[in-house]
Amino acid sequence: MRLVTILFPHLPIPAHRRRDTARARLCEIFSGIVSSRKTSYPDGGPNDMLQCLIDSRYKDGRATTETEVVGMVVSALFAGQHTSSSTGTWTGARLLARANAKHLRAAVQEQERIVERLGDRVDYEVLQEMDTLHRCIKEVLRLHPPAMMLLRHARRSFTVRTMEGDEYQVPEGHTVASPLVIHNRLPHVYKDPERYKPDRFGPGRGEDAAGGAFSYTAFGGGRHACVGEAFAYMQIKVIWSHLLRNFEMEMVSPFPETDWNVVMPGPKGKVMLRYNRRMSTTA
Ligand code: HEM
Repeated sequence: MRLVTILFPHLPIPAHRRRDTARARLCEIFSGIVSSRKTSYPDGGPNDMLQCLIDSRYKDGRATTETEVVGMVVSALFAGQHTSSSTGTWTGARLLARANAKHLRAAVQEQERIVERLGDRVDYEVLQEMDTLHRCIKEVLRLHPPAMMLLRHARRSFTVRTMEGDEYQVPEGHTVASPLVIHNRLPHVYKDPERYKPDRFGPGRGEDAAGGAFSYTAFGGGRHACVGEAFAYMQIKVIWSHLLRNFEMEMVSPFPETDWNVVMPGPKGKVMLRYNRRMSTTA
């Protein structure tokens, strides 16, 4: 999706036509799955997310409709797919950039220590041990948040007061845009904010915690904060722990620019690596 999509979601441009055709096809596929689930298991199917959505009831007791279930499955798919793939790529680009050699070394050494202690398995428990890699990903998300803006509809008018004491009135019915790309780089919260420094989240530092509740919003915040945060970290750690354990890698393309023309700004162009299998294969 293009940047213009945020402001004019129905502008008649080729990208929107392709989006609408793809969504219609996806809805056809998912509707088929939902109705075959309902027919095959009239008394409740397997214990999974799809079944939870089918069985859910609103406060007034009304059941979810097929269109609503399909809509939620489509949103879950899109909420989790581009966000995670773009973060996985940026993690590689940041860790393999020459300027960040010490962070790459720290992440590899952490894997070596974990393998020595727990063997070469990667499961839920082992993933919780990867603090260094976790901070490397968290810092990637601070600098390259896939969702660059949080949008909210003001149901009531309210007043915002800035740090300098200026006041702004937000009228009822207006849309409030909160740009992550700016507030994840505020210099009074993050020291040297343009630099990739995973240690800023380390023990005794916690710059985001010191900055207040909404200083780090790569996963949003409040009632609609990302439900997939823990899963997202896990899947990116699974991928990168495997790569760090098994390959020596070097980025041979320049550090990528950001593609600001799309709704989720990923790296522009290709990120090219040279790699060799590590001699002491661990996984
Ligand atoms: C690096 C990966 C991810 C990032 C950066 C991310 C970011 C976000 C952000 C910023 C929001 C809040 C949007 C808003 O307030 O308007 C959000 C919401 C959401 N995310 Fe994620 N997300 C990621 C991965 C995932 C995954 C893997 C899933 C599902 C498995 C997921 C499911 C959702 C859902 C369902 C919501 C909507 C929650 C609600 O409205 O109550 N996300 N995500």
